[in-house]
Amino acid sequence: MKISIGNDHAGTDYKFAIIKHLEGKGHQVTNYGTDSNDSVDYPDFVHPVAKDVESKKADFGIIICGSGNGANMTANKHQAVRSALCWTTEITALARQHNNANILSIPARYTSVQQAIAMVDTFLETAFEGGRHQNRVEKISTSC
Ligand SMILES: O=C(CO)[C@H](O)[C@H](O)[C@H](O)COP(=O)(O)O
Repeated sequence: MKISIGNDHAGTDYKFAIIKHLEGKGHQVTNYGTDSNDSVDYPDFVHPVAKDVESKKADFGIIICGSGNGANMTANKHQAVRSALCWTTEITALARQHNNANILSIPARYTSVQQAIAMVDTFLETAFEGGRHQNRVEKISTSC
């Protein structure tokens, strides 16, 4: 799969662990940074990931910041993006099964690297269920 990834300073170490894991499984990863632990602004590194998913240049996106909230809010400004803030594998599976999420937002300061990698695997391996969820997901992008 083609996966784009971006993070702020809170997510750098997690990002490198996730990239190593994904590349080990044969995935093609585009890394938008930051690759440093110096303080940065998360939107600068999340918008490129969301653009890749929106344009279908990437199959999925992974974004990481301290709480996962700022990154998630940023990604969801993009029309074709459904970014889900996840903190357990169960929530992650539901984000794919029920919401057809195409970006996973990880809260680096509130989860372990091992848990983050488990969530990444769950996200990539879980299919959208469709059915009763199809209409609901389509209504997300309908303006009020
Ligand atoms: O955007 C966030 C919160 O919604 C992220 O968690 C950031 O990583 C966090 O705000 C960074 O905080 P810092 O004190 O500047 O390291």
